[in-house]
Amino acid sequence: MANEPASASLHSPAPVTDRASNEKDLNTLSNYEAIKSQHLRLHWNVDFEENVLEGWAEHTMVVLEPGAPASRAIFDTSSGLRVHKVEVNGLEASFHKGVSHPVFGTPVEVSLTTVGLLSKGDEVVVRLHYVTAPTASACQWLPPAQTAGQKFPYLFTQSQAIHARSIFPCQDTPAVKMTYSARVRVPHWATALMSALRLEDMEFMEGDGHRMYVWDQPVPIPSYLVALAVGELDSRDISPRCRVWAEPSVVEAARFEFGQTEEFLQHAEALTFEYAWKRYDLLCLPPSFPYGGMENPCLTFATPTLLAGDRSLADVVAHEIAHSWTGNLVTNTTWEHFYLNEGWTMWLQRKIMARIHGDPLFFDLDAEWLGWPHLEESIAAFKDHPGLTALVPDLKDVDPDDAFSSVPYEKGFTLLLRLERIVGTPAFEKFAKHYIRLYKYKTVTSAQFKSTLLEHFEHDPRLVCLPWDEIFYAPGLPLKPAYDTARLSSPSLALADAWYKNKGGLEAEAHKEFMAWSTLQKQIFLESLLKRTEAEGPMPVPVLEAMDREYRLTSSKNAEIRFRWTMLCLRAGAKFIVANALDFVTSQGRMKFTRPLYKELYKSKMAKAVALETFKKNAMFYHPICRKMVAADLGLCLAPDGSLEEGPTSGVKGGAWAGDLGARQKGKRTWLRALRLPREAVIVLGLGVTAMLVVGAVTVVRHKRK
Ligand SMILES: CC/C=C\C/C=C\C[C@@H](O)/C=C/C=C/C=C\[C@@H](O)CCCC(=O)O
Ligand SMILES: [Zn+2]
Repeated sequence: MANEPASASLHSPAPVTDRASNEKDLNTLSNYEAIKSQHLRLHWNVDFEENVLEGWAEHTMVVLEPGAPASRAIFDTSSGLRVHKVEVNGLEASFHKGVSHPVFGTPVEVSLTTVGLLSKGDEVVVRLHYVTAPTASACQWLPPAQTAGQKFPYLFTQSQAIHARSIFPCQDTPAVKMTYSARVRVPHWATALMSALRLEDMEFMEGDGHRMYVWDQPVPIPSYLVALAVGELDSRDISPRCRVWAEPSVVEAARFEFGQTEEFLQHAEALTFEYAWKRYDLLCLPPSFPYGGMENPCLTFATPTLLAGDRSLADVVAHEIAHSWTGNLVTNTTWEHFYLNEGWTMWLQRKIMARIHGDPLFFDLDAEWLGWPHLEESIAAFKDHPGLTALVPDLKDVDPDDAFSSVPYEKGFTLLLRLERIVGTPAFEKFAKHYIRLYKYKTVTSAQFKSTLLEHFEHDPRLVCLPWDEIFYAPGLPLKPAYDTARLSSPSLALADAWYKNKGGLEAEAHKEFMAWSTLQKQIFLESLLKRTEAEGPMPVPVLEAMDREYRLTSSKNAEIRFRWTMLCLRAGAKFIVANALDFVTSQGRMKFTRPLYKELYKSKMAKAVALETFKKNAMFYHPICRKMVAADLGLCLAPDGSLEEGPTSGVKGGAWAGDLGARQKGKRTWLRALRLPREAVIVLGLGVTAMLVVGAVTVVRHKRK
């Protein structure tokens, strides 16, 4: 389709245009614009006794701005990471901690004055010796009981967006891309994996029963893509460049589930160009991994909730593969442009999956039934923070974890689809290749994306005339694109309608049909019921019970089906689902499922208390990011030591309150904008008013004394 719907503009209020800030990363405290890391060397000892990483990070840096700005190098650190010695060009150098920020951590400032006056282009090597804290927000240290094997502990990291600073001092911004190498010392029983190429010929066993692993990542990447996993692991090759890793008892299931990986890769290459990272391995993590997948280069991290036994949830792998181009080669310059990572990746993922299904309409089907409802939910969930529903949100003082939602994924996708429909599919697919080639190894902002698009299409008036400010900055839902899904979705919708109207009495044939459906068709069936529930009210519990008798949904092993079914039942107040919901939230910690389920349990009269109790009891099962988010969702206060307290989140405890702070800051800025006063003017005004009040009070006191 090459035509643009006439009314396809965003039906939202006037956009914010004072966004000069959005080229600069506001989520880092580093001085990356003055001096920038080009190569990182990591030496780590993985200490499972203390749950810490101990060693050094060495940055080879290049001066961008000569003079005072580059007389020091400022690194991000967080979560109690403790630097104890710094060397600059091999000589011990002075350093100090800067002022801590409640969300962005503690900057560590290293003096570079010992190397004399630095000019633009000069190189300097800064090595920081440090130890992480056991509570480092990127790390989950699992005791043996939380692993499948139950015998050894396990460590994995998750650094997106700004958690890398908890495991190594760095310029923790996607604006800085660097190559990296690492030497990681682990106990003899453990395998270490990293987001890099493993140099097996350089690995060795130490006399004291430790093993040293050596890694190299020759493609420049941002800090958030540095990843580590250590555990008792086994592997299976699935093609010359793809290998699946998991705990030994899980590895066969993972090999089967991810068996199409090579095929996905080849479709992705056909849509873009040759895969740049040499290896594409997959690590299936323990159940507390907080995301579906994480696109760590050379080694995607994946949740075991994808192990449905029938490859039906492997679209997440297509997604992570797509990131090998969009996100990892071409990276958003700051988190405000995150949709350039995720919107493009959704677009590529859906193109790959449509090719796998051999039917282009699967692109529309996935977008309409899995993408769009998710976008609607995210926008509704952010009703008190509409700014976070803009394609390019303002993240000043905002924790990116608090801003995370489907918006960059699905609103970003919708924009790309809109552009594709204007210029036509062949031309847009050609543009995609051009754009990725142009920005590979670099980072990109929305302004660059727009100008590249307009240049490529020779300033086609249909593109030039788009309301770009609105597209980037207006909150809320974009106009829903027209999708061609009737043929593929109608059986699911018809059956859902019959159940919703009820009300039992369905032909046995209809039920047989359901049992034979694909996971996607079942998901559409349940999505449609969820939608009806929202618009027209919940389904009667006896009808849900009847449905469960026919389709055995409560015992479904497919996490996507189980999730939608559990939500449907919770919204109906069905008591029979509570135990199953609690089992779901305590057996895995993927936030996509865990957060909405806890929220729904907490919202319901029947399960509020048990939701709180279950979360408190199981808090340490979750990855720190998930723990922080669920705690905030349930109105609990999470202290830096991991303890939980009831009551509203407060600005003095750290962790969960970051979102509140973000919201407070946002409120303030909106207020300033409404008055159209610069921040400085408000500060002066505030001081003036305070001074007047003080003078007034003193006068009153004096008057009274007289
Ligand atoms: C506008 C938002 C700004 C910044 C957000 C950036 C990162 C947010 C941070 O919370 C990390 C996100 C990591 C996501 C990893 C994988 C997702 O694709 C998983 C999606 C959900 C799932 O399938 O479980
Ligand atoms: Zn993604």
